[in-house]
Amino acid sequence: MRFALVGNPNCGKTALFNSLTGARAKVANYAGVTVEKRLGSLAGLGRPAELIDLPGTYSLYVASPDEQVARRVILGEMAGEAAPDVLVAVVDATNIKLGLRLVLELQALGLPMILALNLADAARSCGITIDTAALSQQLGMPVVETVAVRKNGVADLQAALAECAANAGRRSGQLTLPERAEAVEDVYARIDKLLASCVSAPSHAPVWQDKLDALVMHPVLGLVLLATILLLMFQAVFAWAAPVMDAIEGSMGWLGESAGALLPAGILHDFVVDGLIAGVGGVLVFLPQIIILFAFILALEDSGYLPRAAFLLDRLMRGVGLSGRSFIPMLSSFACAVPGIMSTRSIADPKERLVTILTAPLMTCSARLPVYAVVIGAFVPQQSVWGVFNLQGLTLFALYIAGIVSAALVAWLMHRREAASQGFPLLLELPNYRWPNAYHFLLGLKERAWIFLRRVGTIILALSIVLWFLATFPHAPANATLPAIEYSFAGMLGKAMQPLFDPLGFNWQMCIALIPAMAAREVAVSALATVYAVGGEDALGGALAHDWGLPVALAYLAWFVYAPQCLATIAVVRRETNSLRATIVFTGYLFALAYLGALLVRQIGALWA
Ligand SMILES: Nc1nc2c(ncn2[C@@H]2O[C@H](COP(=O)(O)OP(=O)(O)OP(=O)(O)O)[C@@H](O)[C@H]2O)c(=O)[nH]1
Ligand SMILES: [Mg+2]
Repeated sequence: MRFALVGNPNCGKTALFNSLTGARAKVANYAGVTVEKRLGSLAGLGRPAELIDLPGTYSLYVASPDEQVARRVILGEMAGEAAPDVLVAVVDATNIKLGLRLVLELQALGLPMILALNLADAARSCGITIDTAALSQQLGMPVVETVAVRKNGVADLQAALAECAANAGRRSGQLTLPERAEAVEDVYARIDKLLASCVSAPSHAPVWQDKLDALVMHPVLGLVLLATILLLMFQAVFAWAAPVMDAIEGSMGWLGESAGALLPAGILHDFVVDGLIAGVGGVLVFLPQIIILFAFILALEDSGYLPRAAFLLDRLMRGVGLSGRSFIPMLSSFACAVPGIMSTRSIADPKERLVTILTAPLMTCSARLPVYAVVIGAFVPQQSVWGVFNLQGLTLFALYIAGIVSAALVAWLMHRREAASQGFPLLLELPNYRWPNAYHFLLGLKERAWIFLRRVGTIILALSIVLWFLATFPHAPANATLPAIEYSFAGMLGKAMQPLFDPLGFNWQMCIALIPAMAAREVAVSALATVYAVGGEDALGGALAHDWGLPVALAYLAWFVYAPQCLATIAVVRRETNSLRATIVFTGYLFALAYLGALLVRQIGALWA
């Protein structure tokens, strides 16, 4: 049997899905988190059953790509898939009126339905009371209250599903969406009547939320607040992480030494100490910074602040041909461009969506953080500015800003070329403010830490091994005068690339590091550690400071701000745009920008110095 969760955006479908199936799909407090359908299996119903989580939708008569996914699954239009057997309509109990409109549309399809009034805890604390028995009777379907994020909060729903599984039959084939039978006003009149008899609610939302909104969305103070939050975030990344990073680095050093002492001198010794431990440890040490970054992102995601920031930036973004709708994809790209690009599916306007896809990867993803951190650590003194900021945090902030400003400029240029239609005003539902749920917050952090560790254990480990081999073989001849690496494959490769990068001031060591960074940017750090034959972040910093000079270091940073150094992103651009031309334009313009940006920085820096 197939059950499908259907409802408005942000009503807690995915939270319900997670607690019913034990999955860990992404949940956050803004509309448009889920953009693809997801399947899970439902246990304890007495027969095999499957639950489908869908993107949120306001209506079946709709346009944006993620809403179309929902509609096509509900109607059974997906290839090889029948319509679901039962619809579980999810309604935000603090906003029943909006939710019921979709429920009535769904009801016209004639499938068996269950209504879950989710966020029942939030409704209660707003003083909303709902007569579920009366509502159930008037709608002619089971109605249960749920609190998706609380233990046992879905027990009633589970029972209703089991009862439905015992009675409802399996169906096959497609459904057809009936013509819209009523005018919207008539639908709302019907809903108002329904609500009058079943729901009592205080006439006003809590006042403190309005007061907070007046500050958060104030055209000037709101921007100041946003800038402060971001600055604080980057400060924290540097300031708070340092002690833990030192501890990790210390233990990696200890590990290297103990392993080194155990193994006899020779090729195996070098492989384990310089290849494995130094390569992996060089990236692992950034775990605390990544966790702090995500702590901020997760807390913001769950607070309800993000859509307000989107609203605040809408005017500014319109200036460059985007809108507040692009804000969430852009913001997700700070973690990783891949989910960021996927979340553009909630943008209905195809031109705006394309421009967002092509510019979102300019947002600084977390894989760039280690590269930035090493170079900043080597070249920027740890000095306080005006007593509050530290210069390293400010530099990191500036790099993030460079990405954002560049994205704005590029979007503006593309917009002029493509003449994006400016038809739709931004309609965005502002969710209630909510304290991040501690359990989910910690779970989310654990998840992110795990993703990073898995990356370290797989792709980064593999690249480190390959790199070590390239840097070790062939051995230097007996009468060698230069360091051994200069005779290796890696040395040859770096020297072959170097003429191309000479105008940017990159030496052959820097060129080598660019290659594995195509698969995972972080590996640039361990690659540099390998070619400079040093272990540990501090030692690497020392080597770079000795060898590069400030203009070249800044040029290298500029390269990493722009270069599309990530095959996964290029692949997802190809998939989401479904256009080879767009993918080539994407890759080409970013490499061009990277080259020009680094060239400019280097040349200006050289004049200065
Ligand atoms: N207090 C409370 N919060 C909830 C409940 N259900 C969900 N939430 C929170 O509501 C927000 C939205 O939850 P999601 O599960 O992402 O909502 P969704 O319907 O899947 O949203 P989209 O995928 O964007 O359509 C998150 O911040 C959840 O933590 C609930 O019953 N009580
Ligand atoms: Mg969801």
